[in-house]
Amino acid sequence: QQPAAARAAAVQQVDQAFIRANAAKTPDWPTIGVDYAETRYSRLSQIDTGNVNKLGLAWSYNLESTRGVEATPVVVNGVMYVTASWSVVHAIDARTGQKLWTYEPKVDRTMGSKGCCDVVNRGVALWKGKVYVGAFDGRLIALDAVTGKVVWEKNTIEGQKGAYTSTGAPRVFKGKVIIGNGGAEYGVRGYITAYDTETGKQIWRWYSVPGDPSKPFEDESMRRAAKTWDPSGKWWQAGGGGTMWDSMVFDPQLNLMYVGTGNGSPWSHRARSPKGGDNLYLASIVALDPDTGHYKWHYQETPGDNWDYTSTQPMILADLTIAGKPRKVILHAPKNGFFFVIDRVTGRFISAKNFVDVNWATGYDKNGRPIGIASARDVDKPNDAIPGPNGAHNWHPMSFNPKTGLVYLPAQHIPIELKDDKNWRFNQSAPGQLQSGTGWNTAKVIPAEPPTSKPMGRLVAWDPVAQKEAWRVEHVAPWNGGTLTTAGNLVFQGTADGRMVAYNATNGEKLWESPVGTGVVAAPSTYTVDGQQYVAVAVGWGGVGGLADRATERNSPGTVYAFAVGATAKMPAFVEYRMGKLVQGVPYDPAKAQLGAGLYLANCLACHGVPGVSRGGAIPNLGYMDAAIIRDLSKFIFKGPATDRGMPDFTGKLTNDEVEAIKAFIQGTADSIRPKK
Ligand SMILES: O=C(O)c1cc(C(=O)O)c2c(n1)C(=O)C(=O)c1cc(C(=O)O)[nH]c1-2
Ligand SMILES: [Ca+2]
Repeated sequence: QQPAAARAAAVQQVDQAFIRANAAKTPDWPTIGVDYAETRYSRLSQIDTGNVNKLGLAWSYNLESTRGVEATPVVVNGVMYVTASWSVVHAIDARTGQKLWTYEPKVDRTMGSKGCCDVVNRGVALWKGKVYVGAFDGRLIALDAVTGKVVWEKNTIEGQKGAYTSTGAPRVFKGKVIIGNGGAEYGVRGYITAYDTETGKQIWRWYSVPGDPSKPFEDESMRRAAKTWDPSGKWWQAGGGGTMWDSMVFDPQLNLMYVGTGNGSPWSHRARSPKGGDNLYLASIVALDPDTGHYKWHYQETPGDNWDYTSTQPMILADLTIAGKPRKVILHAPKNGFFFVIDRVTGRFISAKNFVDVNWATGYDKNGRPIGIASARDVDKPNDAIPGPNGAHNWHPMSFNPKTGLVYLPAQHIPIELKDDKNWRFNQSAPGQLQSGTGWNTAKVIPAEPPTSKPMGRLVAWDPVAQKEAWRVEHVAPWNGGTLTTAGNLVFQGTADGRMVAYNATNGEKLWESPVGTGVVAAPSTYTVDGQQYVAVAVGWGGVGGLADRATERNSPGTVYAFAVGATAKMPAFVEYRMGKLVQGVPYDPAKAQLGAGLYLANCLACHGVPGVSRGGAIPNLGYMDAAIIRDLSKFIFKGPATDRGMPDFTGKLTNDEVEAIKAFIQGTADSIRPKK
């Protein structure tokens, strides 16, 4: 066995030639999606349909985190690099699970409420001896792969206005490390930036939406985009959105990189751009020159986004035969519920088909324009959008197996009712306006009507050529993990209800499962070391769909599990979820409950869920807290003990009377749902 430092030093070799050579046999998992095409297809076949039922635990590793874990473990030459919540990086011996080093970027915990969707991180990039992480506070940090020491760091949001965060894995294309950011729920303008891998010096930046049109445009792509926005909406005040917070892929032959852009800011199309317009380049796939950041082409999947339909979802590059012709394509299943096949040379639309029920469009015409359903844009009526803003598919990576020709896709529906808020003003908190008290700018309110659609979570095997489902597995809840597929004809997926599962890639037959101590959201990866194949997954319940609810009674800390055939390590002791009784006996004034409801929706809902109805996830439900905590709620809301765990401090934002109203809503709701004796 090599010393750990020698193993870590192998990262010295990771460059473009290494990544492309690895793709031929995939012994290592050197980039977040295993190769530049991000297929998440491993050619390893030691574990196959015949022996997968003999998988046992090789080792587990405690990430010591209590919030969402979304990173895919990256592995080179027996060293695994993985991130936990709050962007903490861990280097682990991939054969034994021994810690090599950890790096805590010390993100200020008050940043917690500057991100919409939990303090998550989707993993690292490796390049020539360095490990790159995008910290939640927007710093891009280069670490020495052997020691974990900082080589350089760069504040990627310096000079920008608004709530920016980084949650995605950086990518390295051609010696440049590239990172975008999140923030389009708050009111920001999306951009991505490329930095020199050695020095951190900025090389290029591309904005995805135009700025104030009275100022010069950064480039021709912005001049053209501005024509698709109505200036009377003054979109630049709320930034316009289009944040690129996750997917980037690269085709070295075409010398093109592709990035998925985010939703409009605010969400309401009417508020952003009152006379309509497509609002380029929101909800699009954009091809850029990786050397210069110059725009090459775009395809917009959701023109005039009105539902938080981001196109940041993981893309896959594949070479398919379609109608008898070989085509270089991008496979994509964005939030909007359609599966897209796009020509990646030209950006031309090939086909789109809905992979779940949708109620905003009936399909796409031959030019790639959606055929809209008017009711989904009715600004006077509440709308139960299907898919909802959490997407028919979110960031949970899908995988593509060239042998079966199928894409393995975590599909879902999470219901929420929304209505346009005609009284919305930028950066004004108002009762009922979704999370406006914590800085959201969606221009949507939550109306009294509850949604009628039902939550759903399923694993879909999708044939991208035929554009149809090959098989599916229904899960008990939405918000299941990303997928991995292998030459052993397997698909691996973790589930919201706390299992790691292997399926036959051809027909979806379940072949193996293991409990993993809490709900899984991240995608697994696989690698060999000392001739042995391992499948590893980083587990930790959270992300936006895991904050307020859950599908398991277990709540173990963030943990990496590595499985191998015949391995017999002992599972760590699982931790049970601690949920109190429905809160009872807090004195309150029922006349204040209605105001309290509006304030609750504006300040508490996204993290804590509906009191007594949601059951709590990575963050506890206020309907199941100790009565003493609710009685003294102001102690928790104003500079409370949870601020060092990421809870916002509402000092100066809520009055004591308003806190009384929120208490009335919490206790009133609990009393109204308590079963009558
Ligand atoms: O608009 C944005 O800038 C933005 C950023 C992020 C993020 O950075 O995590 C998410 C979203 N939007 C979003 O819409 C969403 O559903 C979402 C889920 C998650 C997650 O990690 O679970 N992040 C994000
Ligand atoms: Ca968003």
